Amino acid sequence: MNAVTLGPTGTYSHRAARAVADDVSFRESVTAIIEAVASGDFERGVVPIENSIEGSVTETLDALANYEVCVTSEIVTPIRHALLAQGESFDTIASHAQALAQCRSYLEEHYPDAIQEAVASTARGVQSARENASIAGIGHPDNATNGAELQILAEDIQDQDSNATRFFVIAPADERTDAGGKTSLIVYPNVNYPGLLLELLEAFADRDINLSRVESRPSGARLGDYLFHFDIEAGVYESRVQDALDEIEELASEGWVRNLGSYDTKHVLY
Ligand SMILES: O=C(O)C(=O)C[C@]1(C(=O)O)C=C[C@@H](O)C=C1
Repeated sequence: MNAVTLGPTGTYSHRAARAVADDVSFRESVTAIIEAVASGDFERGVVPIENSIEGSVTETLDALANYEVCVTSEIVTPIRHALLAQGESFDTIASHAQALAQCRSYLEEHYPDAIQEAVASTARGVQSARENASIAGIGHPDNATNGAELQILAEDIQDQDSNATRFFVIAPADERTDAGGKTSLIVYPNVNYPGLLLELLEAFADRDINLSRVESRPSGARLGDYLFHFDIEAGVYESRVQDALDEIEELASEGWVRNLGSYDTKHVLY
């Protein structure tokens, strides 16, 4: 099995991807990963979807709405960040925006004057630290020895010990399956009236289907026009989910519904 994920080597996405594929390739953005899987260049893609501190990875939500892919499983993994540098004499801290945000309190307390630089991934920030003594990176501590050695100046610097990220394992859309304990849907109703969201939610509530995530994202077409992302704790193989889907398709008859498929959860420790 081959897979594509966020690079370079040593990102958290890479660590998650190793749980599903032996042969892992890299791209520099989530959108490029989803596009590469949709076009059939890779069997699987691994993309971050949600973090326990910072919430949704909005680039992933938007790319899932724009490309034809399905979700075959989700991976939940703890995220424990370290501060890595050549020494103490740095003035810039480079990492993925999610990682900088997950360490906000630590950085404010210990490095209030440092410049924070958001880069494409945690491993990209660590690479800059390796090349430049004035830069520190935030990433998994194993990155310290991934190439020329760096010092681990601090470990476990995330604001909550329970910090965890959820990744989607994606595949080309024709591999979508109805089997699994969770299902993800994206709904674009393309209409706007009082109670529309309530009606969408009632399609699930009336059938005793539990939601584990609901998110609205701008459609991009005009201000106030939204797509809704739903994760439910049930599989499409269940008749109650098929009935809910029928009702939602009816409510979104002026727009569209994307069923990303049903899947199970894998917890990966490393
Ligand atoms: O930069 C990385 O290492 C990634 O894999 C990306 C990412 C993310 O986008 O959320 C993944 C897990 C962590 O939450 C921090 C960053």
